[in-house]
Amino acid sequence: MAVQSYAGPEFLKGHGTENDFVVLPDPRGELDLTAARVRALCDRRIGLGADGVLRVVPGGLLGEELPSDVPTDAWFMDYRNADGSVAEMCGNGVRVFARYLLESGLAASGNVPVGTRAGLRGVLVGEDGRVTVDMGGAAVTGHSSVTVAGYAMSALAVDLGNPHLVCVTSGIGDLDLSVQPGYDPELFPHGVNIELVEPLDERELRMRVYERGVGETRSCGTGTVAAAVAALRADGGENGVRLVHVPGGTVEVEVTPETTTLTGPAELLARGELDADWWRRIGEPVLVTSGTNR
Ligand SMILES: N[C@@H](CCC[C@H](N)C(=O)O)C(=O)O
Repeated sequence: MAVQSYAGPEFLKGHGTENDFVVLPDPRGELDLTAARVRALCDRRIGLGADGVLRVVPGGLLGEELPSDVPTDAWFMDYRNADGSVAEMCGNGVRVFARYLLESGLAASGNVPVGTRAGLRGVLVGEDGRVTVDMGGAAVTGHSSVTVAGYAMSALAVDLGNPHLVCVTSGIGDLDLSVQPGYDPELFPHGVNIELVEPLDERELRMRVYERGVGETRSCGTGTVAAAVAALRADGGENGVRLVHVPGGTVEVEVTPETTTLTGPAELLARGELDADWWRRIGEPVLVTSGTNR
């Protein structure tokens, strides 16, 4: 019987309101994180299971890819969706990421700067354990529509570094999000995250989300900010605070003229070592008769 060696890359598992992630520390930028490896890690049967992967890499190793406002000495969140695609930003992920930096001694308490493809984000881990991230300004980029189970709804396009289409409607619990909702691919050639939002009163709303590159998830941080922006507009305002209830919990979103903030829990629950042989095998090209093999 083969003896397991482990001794592969270190990993941690964490989540923010049940939007869950595999964290991969990569202090020397040595991990070859192919789309196939991301898909295997996120697979809930053959892998660890997650909505996405957060590779922790020094900003200085990104070279020309590093956004201009991210200092080379900041840690960079290299975010991947469960299908292996790359995304610009992840509001729940960045809060889990900052908690990892603090707990592993890679950052001091206070405002933790985190580099993302959408730019620099400041994250504050509170004494109560709740984590707040300054998400930057939300840009309302237009109007479009979304079709869920044959039912067309108007939607507000909101950009948080990554794209969102938000439908403010009622009865969201009854809508089928098991398949990709329809949207205009000409407006969103790289895909879009879709939020269904139901205001409960003037301070609280409920949200479900179909994430680009993942499917329906139990929470999406950037999505909750987009949802709050759309709900505020539906109420005739632009600024304010909203509690957003998602299937995985509750977060608080504040929208001001200058910026937006997202506050909620972020937890790390496991740390371990991947099996080196498994890591090597899932990185190997799969033999196919046509098309790409990754
Ligand atoms: N879950 C995230 C968003 C992750 C990226 C998204 N699926 C995309 O492709 O833009 C969040 O908490 O914001």
